[in-house]
Amino acid sequence: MWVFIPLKDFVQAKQRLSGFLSPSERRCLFQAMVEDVLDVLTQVEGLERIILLSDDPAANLLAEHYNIECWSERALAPPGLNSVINAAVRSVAGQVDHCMVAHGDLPLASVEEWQEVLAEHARGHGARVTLVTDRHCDGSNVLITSPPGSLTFAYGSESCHHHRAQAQQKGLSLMTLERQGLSRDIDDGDDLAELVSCDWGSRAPKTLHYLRENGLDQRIRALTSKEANSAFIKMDVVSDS
Ligand SMILES: Nc1nc2c(ncn2[C@@H]2O[C@H](COP(=O)(O)OP(=O)(O)OP(=O)(O)O)[C@@H](O)[C@H]2O)c(=O)[nH]1
Ligand SMILES: O=C(O)[C@H](O)COP(=O)(O)O
Repeated sequence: MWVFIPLKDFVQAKQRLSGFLSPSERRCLFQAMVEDVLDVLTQVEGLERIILLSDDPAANLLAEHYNIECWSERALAPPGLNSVINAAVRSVAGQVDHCMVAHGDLPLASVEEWQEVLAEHARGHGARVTLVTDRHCDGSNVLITSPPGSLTFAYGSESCHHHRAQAQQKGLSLMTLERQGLSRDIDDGDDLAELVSCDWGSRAPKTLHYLRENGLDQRIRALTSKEANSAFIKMDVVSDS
């Protein structure tokens, strides 16, 4: 199994969190989330190669640190998430039997969850797709395809629905899963509020450390509280001071 993790320019990441975090805070949060994901994924058994797809120098440094690969997206395809993933996956078709695409904003996923998802996929036969949805059943947080290239990746609004429909249309066996951490990508204020308010045990240590050390958990709680919402005091954009 080869794993691809697309990472957009870290400064551009997580725009939907602009009402809660400044640009530099969003960048640091994204870095911490990706590190949590890589700390966990590098412990998962059965992953032959982990490949970041990015042109951000920060991704190259992470690849060096974790002893994994980073492929330049510029060298692969025209800009855009789907373009770069489809090009990367097509480029390995024929060399590898299974590949997984995962995202960098899944710091709450545990080793056990990744391992369970791989085991579920391994139990299947023939051409197949395993999809871990987000908690709203809209997004495609993790997609495993066997063989690679059997599915055209179509991330974006309601991608879960699009990927499922495509798998059915192409006659691929499809398994859709939901898991506590893997289904909780950190996209918006509600996700942030839940991240800082619940007890996640040992999950997402770097992400939670970053938010707490900098008092951002308190800001997030204040901005996402019922009172803040009802008083319409949520900011549109938080700037760096
Ligand atoms: N390499 C690469 N990765 C991308 C690109 N666009 C998005 N990604 C990554 O794909 C995943 C999903 O991206 P999005 O939901 O579009 O963006 P996001 O940064 O998570 O959130 P928003 O900025 O709020 O939309 C994230 O891990 C991104 O870093 C791209 O053009 N190139
Ligand atoms: O199609 C999707 O699932 C999304 O584009 C993935 O990214 P997000 O979870 O960061 O929105």
